[in-house]
This record gives sequence, C-alpha cells and structure tokens, in this order.
Amino acid sequence: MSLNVLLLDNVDPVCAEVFKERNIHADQRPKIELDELKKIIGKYEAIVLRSGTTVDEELLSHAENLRIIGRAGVGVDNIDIPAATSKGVLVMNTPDGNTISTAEHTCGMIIALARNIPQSVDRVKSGGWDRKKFMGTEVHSKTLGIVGLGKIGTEVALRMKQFGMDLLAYDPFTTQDHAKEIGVELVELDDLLGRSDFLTVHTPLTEKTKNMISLDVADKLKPGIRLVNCARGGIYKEEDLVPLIEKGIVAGAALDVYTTEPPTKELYETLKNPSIICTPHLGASTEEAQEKVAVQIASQISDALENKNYKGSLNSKSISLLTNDEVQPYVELAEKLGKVSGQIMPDNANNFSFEYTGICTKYSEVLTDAILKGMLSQYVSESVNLINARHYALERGFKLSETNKSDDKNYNDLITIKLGDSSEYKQISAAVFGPGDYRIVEIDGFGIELRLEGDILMYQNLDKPGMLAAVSSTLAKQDINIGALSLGREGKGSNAITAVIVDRQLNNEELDSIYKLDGVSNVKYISLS
Ligand SMILES: NC(=O)c1ccc[n+]([C@@H]2O[C@H](COP(=O)([O-])OP(=O)(O)OC[C@H]3O[C@@H](n4cnc5c(N)ncnc54)[C@H](O)[C@@H]3O)[C@@H](O)[C@H]2O)c1
Ligand SMILES: O=C(O)[C@H](O)COP(=O)(O)O
Repeated sequence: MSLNVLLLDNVDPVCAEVFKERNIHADQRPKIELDELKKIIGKYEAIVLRSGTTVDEELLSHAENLRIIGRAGVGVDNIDIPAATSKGVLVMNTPDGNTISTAEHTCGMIIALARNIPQSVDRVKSGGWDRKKFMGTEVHSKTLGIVGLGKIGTEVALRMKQFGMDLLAYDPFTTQDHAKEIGVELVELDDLLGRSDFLTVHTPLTEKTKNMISLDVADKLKPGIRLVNCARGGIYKEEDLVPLIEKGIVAGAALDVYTTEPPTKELYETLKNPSIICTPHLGASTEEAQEKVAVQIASQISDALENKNYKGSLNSKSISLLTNDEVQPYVELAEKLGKVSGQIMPDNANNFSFEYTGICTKYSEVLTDAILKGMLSQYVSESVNLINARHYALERGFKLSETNKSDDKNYNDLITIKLGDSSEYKQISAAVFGPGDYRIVEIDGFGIELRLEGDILMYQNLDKPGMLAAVSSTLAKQDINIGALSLGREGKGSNAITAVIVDRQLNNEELDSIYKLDGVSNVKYISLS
C-alpha cells in the first residue's frame, strides 16, 4: 500500500527527500488555502507542519486517512491534540532540533535590545546618524532572569554567562542540581522579577504563564527591566507593554512571537513603539534548524507509519511502548482479553477493574489502553486504537480502576479483568504461555486453560455425567467440530464452567440449540477470529 504525506508551511525540502528514501510519497504545499487543504487532506496518512497551519477539529473531520500529525519544531499549540487523540491520530514533534537556533536568536535579541541595534540600523539606512539617541547598556554584570530552564532556557544561560551576566531562573519543574551545574541561581518568580535587568521566557504558553508580565505585576518588576520573548506570544500581555514602557518600568522589549501571527492591526500599532524591537517568529528559522527538524520529523513519521518506532509521540505514552519487546506479548494478551470481556459483559456495564501481576504491573497504563481497545472495538463505529481507546471509554462513562498485585499463587505475570457484580461472568484472568500463546487461566475462581483464539463457546453447567456429551452432540449435529476444550469446576457434582474452541463461527440458531440444553446456563459465544 502506498503511503502519502503532505508537507505544509515551508518545511525544508529535505523532508521530502527523507520520505522518498523510505518509499513514502510526499507532496509539498507550502502555501495552500484552508478550503483546498480540507479538500485534499483526506488523501494523506500524515501531515508535516510548522506554526503556520492550525489543525482543529473541523480540519480533522476531513482527514479520513490521517494517522500522524508531525510538527517540524517544538510548539504544538496550533494542533488540537484532544481532537486528534479522539480521532486516534498520533501527534509528534521534534523537541530539540531547533533549540540552538532559538537560543542564539534569543541571545541576539538580548544584545540587540541592549544596544538599540534594529532602531539604529533603521536610522542609518534612512540617512540619519543620532549616536546620542542610541546610547545603549552593557549586559556584563547585569542580571538575566530566565523563566523556564528547559532546553532553550539552558542554552541561553550558558551563552549569556559568557557575556558576564549573572543568571537567575524560575522553573518549578527543574532541579537545583541542574541549575547549579550551569551556574544559575534558582529562585522564586517574584524574587526573579525584582532582581532582573533582563528577563527572557522559555516556557510554553499555559494558564500559568499567560500574561505573566502585565500591568498587574508592575510593582514587582525591577525598574528599567528589558523583556525578551522568543517562546510564545501572550506570556507578556501585549496590550500592557506600551503602558509599562511609558511608565518607565520597562526599558524595552524584544519580541519574536505574538498572540496572533501575523499580528493584528492593533498589535502592529504596539510594535511601532521605538522601545520595542521585533522579529517575525524567526527563532527556529535557520538552515541548520530547519534541516534538522525536517529530517527528524520525516524519520519519526516514516518509522511510525511502518510501526517500527514512535519517537516524539505526544498524545500516547502507550504507543511509544509498542516497540518494546518485553511489553509486546502482554499488549496482545490484554487486547484479546479485552475482546473477550467486551463480548461477555452485560449491556451498559461501565465499572471495570483491571488487576496486574508481575511484569504487567510495569506496563499497566498501556495494558489498560490495550484492554479498552479490545473491549470497545466491537461497539464503537470509529476505529479504536491505543491512542483513542481511553478517550472513548471515558467519553462513554466507563469507570476504570487499576490495581497492581505483588503476586499470584499460580502465575507470575497475570492480567485480570473484573466486570462487576451484574455480569454473569464476573472476573476473567489470562497469561502469556509462549510466543503467540495466550490463555485464559481463570474465570470466576474456576481454574481453566483455554487458548485465546478463534471462536469460543463458553457456558456454565451442572457438574454431572452427560453434560459435555449433550453439548458436543448438539454441535456435531450442526456439523460444528470442537478444536479444544477446557473445564473448570468448584468440586465434584457442583457447578462447572466449560469453554470450547469451535472450528467455525456459530449463528444465532446454533447458539439457541445450546441455550436450550438442560443444565446449561450463561452461554456466551466469543469470536476472536
Ligand atoms: N521562537 C521560536 O521560533 C521558538 C523555537 C523553538 C521553541 N519555541 C518555544 O520556546 C519554548 C521553550 O521551548 P523548549 O524547547 O526550551 O521547551 P522545554 O520543554 O525544554 O522547556 C520548557 C521549560 O519551561 C518550564 N516551565 C513550564 N511551565 C512553567 C512555569 N509555569 N513557570 C516556569 N517554568 C515553566 C518547564 O519546566 C521546562 O523546563 C516553547 O514554548 C517553544 O514552543 C519557540
Ligand atoms: O515551536 C517551535 O518550534 C517554534 O516556535 C518554531 O516555529 P516555526 O517552525 O513555525 O518556525
């Protein structure tokens, strides 16, 4: 089957070359109107984009064959990840391909801001001179406050240290050890705002970082602070920048990113302020960064389309585990057990517990996703996969609980699904016996051993002579051969569970003939074929 990928937003042409080497067809459409994109997106298994294309629910509704959205870069705020997840579309990015370029751009902006470089260039080019007007400030011995000491924040710190700056950082998710290693003092945000001569932000735009700098925090800022934003528009409240400058609190701002790109008319007015310098989202726009992210995303997408590797996936931890040989058999076991459960659970059941033992405890999250995929595959019309299974389950009101058990008396590595008290079969356990050999080992406390394959007839019966004969002769009369069977019972003469692998699918009439047999109850037919 030929795979098609659509490259949007001036993704570097090397991206198409990598896809070609992997025998994947890539169409490059750097400038495409949204209406046309909606018309053609259905053809593609993957798209690659930068910050210029917005992928929302509406666009996704046209993307029938889409399996992967690849961001050639870091920020995925232009992609509706929950909508992609519910559609089972993998979202991936290239987290470090443009780190150096963006850090260098940030350092350039810090110096340009300190020395009024863009404004003075403009003046000279328009035939002026004005040396006095463009008096600058040294960065040496000044304090640089860094909010977000991740990949870019760290590279900025290392570079600006060489300029002789004192470094402070605020990042609640980094460690003292990391800060110490790179010579940065980790402080609280208010402390940082009050001590910084320059402030640079390197976080995503979140509820916490949105409007981090605005008139509301004017009192906390060191007077004369200079602000740099090469992360995401909106971390500094754009409409407050000019008032902060006019009040003499902020000496200048350098912006590479904006809440709306390109900026709105009002925002363009703000950017005209002589103390504000700006670039059009150029942080990652270097030949090197673009080549790196283009090669990285093309390789990641190719690997994922070939189910080899899911590096860089953002919306499914489960999927990234799929190439792990240790977990693979248990994922298959979990999905098969989920399929069985989906076929024996009562209508409207919604309370499920999953119990993991041994090695399965290490992978409980992906195993739960696999169980849910198996359970839901027969009920939801949309195609369920490991990415969206949990989403569908929660959307349908499933209440899920996971328990890890230290050991089981019979099996080292076991998965048990509890289907609730209203279910005829309340609990079912299965284990891996060997490559491709997955078996149910217990149903409702009855020890049983049945391979999870083909067509299974399961029922409860009184433990008395002739029961099995009655079932097998009824099946034989209808030309249905028994391939394997397993019996479990409480004790002599009490209740028993029988599971039979039959050689073909049973129709309703054939099933009826088993329901009608005396002493047989709770008949279930399970198809794993
Ligand atoms: N201008 C550009 O062209 C360009 C290029 C690349 C990346 N970016 C943007 O730069 C930002 C940083 O990228 P990165 O690769 O360094 O990401 P990263 O994930 O490596 O670092 C982000 C850091 O922010 C910290 N953080 C998160 N929330 C925080 C909060 N509320 N307060 C303080 N710290 C917080 C995290 O702990 C993390 O250390 C992203 O928004 C990315 O989209 C912009
Ligand atoms: O998040 C990113 O990677 C940067 O903002 C770069 O965006 P771009 O690929 O549109 O230049």
